[in-house]
Amino acid sequence: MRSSGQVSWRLEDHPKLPKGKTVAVVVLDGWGENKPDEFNCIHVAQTPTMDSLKQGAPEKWRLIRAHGTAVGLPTEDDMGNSEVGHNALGAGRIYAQGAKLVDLALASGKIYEGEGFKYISESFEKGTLHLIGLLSDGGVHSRLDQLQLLLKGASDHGAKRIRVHVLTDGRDVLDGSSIGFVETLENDLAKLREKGVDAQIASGGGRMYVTMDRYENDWNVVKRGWDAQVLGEAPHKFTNAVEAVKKLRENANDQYLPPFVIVDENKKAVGPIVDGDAVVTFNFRADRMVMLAKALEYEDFDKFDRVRFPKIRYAGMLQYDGELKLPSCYLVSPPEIERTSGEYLVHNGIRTFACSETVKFGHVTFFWNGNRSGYFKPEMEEYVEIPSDIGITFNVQPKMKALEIGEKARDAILSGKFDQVINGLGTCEHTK
Ligand SMILES: O=C(O)[C@@H](CO)OP(=O)(O)O
Repeated sequence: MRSSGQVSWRLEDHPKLPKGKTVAVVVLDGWGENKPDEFNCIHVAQTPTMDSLKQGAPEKWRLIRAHGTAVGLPTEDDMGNSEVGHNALGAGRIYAQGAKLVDLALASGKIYEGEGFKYISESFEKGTLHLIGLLSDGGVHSRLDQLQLLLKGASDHGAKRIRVHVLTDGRDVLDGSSIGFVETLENDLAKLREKGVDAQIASGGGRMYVTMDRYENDWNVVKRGWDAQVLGEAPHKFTNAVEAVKKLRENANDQYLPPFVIVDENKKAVGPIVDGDAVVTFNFRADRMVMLAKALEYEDFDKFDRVRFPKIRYAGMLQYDGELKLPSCYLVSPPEIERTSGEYLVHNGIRTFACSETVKFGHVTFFWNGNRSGYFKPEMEEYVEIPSDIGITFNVQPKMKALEIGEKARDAILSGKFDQVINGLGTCEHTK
């Protein structure tokens, strides 16, 4: 709501909802309504609490769309995910999301005219361009077709030596699909080589074990990636990435492949990141790139021993954290999500409590507040993070921290100190 160029933060009273009662917002990641058949695990499961809520007040039961254009994704076929869902719920409005903004920038060629691309292209003459990101067509964190366009565009704009550091998926797409994605990428890189570009895959690993941790749950994950991508060191060495993925899949699924590096005939890593190189993290989604962005960008950094901190030109596909302005260079401007519900509430004296466990914590704070870390007004908000389990995969422990989060929410409601209590539960997502 704006008046004469200025934002008016005033909220009108709700016509029906009584004042003075606490509102509970419970986000069930992975819960949804779909065709009621035997393949629908939510339909098949015993769900007494949800059933009683639905049957207890059918006139108040509403369904909301959490995928496709309803949450700012490019097409109706795009599946929803936590970033876009929490962004849309927290803002109460639909914004064109990262995936779409990158599509537009690539289609129009504007990506190559921006400051971010100009900055990295200064390294093309003497250095290598490294592209690091999730290799799949899942469309949640990144998309293969965007990487393909970027590879072509970068070489057309002068990149002579390119190294790709792949993270295999198997979470937003079928397990085992990584082999096909790596084969596709290898074909693209072979075509670039025919055109005289020295282009190769340099390293890899599974997204959940290498690089793509989030909310600082486990820095070892980022360190494993750093060692392979920057230092060119990993426990597994191969001369060919397809062979690497096939071999490592014998003992792990796509999400958890151990790190590997590609070496030449002299067993030397083909693509460590060194002084003078350019690096682009090509994921558009923020949460699982912020930690690597910190390691690549921050001079002062104590989360793990980087051994070397190369002087590089680094750009994110997008800026991942609007508050930290991280990374400072990026290829595409992120959606400017402003005037989120949290900001309105603090302006109206409404107190919020938000709680989740580490791996979902930023969903109900950072994503909810429009990809901003921190509080709007600390005296009116309390954010509680319950440490997630480390070293155990959630399919083995799907209840995650649901009980602890529930207890905190109960205490917050009973304390009478809050008007809104937001909780994020990841449990349903991991029972899939
Ligand atoms: O784990 C994640 O990163 C995504 C799936 O890629 O899940 P969610 O959107 O629920 O966070």
